[in-house]
Amino acid sequence: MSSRRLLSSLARSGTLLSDFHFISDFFSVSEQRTLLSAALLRLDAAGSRRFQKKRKTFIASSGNAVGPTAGTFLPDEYYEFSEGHYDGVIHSYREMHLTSWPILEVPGLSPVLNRLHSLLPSPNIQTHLLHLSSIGEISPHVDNVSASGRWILGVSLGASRVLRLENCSKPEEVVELLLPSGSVYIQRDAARYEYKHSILQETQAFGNGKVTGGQRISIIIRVSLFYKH
Ligand SMILES: O=C(O)CCC(=O)C(=O)O
Ligand SMILES: [Fe+2]
Repeated sequence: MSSRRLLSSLARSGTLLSDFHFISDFFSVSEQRTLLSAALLRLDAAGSRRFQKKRKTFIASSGNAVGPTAGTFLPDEYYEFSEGHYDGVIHSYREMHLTSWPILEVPGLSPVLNRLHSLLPSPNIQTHLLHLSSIGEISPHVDNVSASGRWILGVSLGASRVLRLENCSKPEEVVELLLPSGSVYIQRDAARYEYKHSILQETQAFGNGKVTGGQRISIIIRVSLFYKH
């Protein structure tokens, strides 16, 4: 515990440990709303008809002030979150592999994506959307080394959550970092292969306070395995 390093929510942008880069405020509030709209639109379309109907009724009754168009989440019960398997890494979530962004449906999305893509260390990427429920969490893991290459970029949208990095061979070496909406992290090389990462549940203590819970969507971009750079 003594060598535990806790970084406050005010952690500056920059390199926190070798090969881990963090920008706490990369996207403006309006850019966050645009990305959240696009992500919700895609995730909602991939969900079941029954829940699509349920959401439609709720959104209509709220005067369209919530949901994808407004760039806000609906309450948890309007999403079909999967519990995950007992030994699985992710709990209470929905996710999808994204093959294309809804450029035509979401006004102003293109320039926001251009800014996002300007951060990518190399081309040849695969994009995932991951929506955690208010009680969703991700247990410590190293991303499958036979499924993607040497860097992983994560954009956080919605509720702030704590990212925990733990050195695989020195478990006492831990870094915890609050990921606010609009922040971006990149883990590459040592940070990608030699540290387990996890996203804690909403009520975990952070510093002297508690992190407010809530739903979070992350846009996870990985480089393809066969892109050598
Ligand atoms: O949501 C995040 O920031 C991390 C997601 C993650 O670790 C994964 O999908 O493998
Ligand atoms: Fe991961």
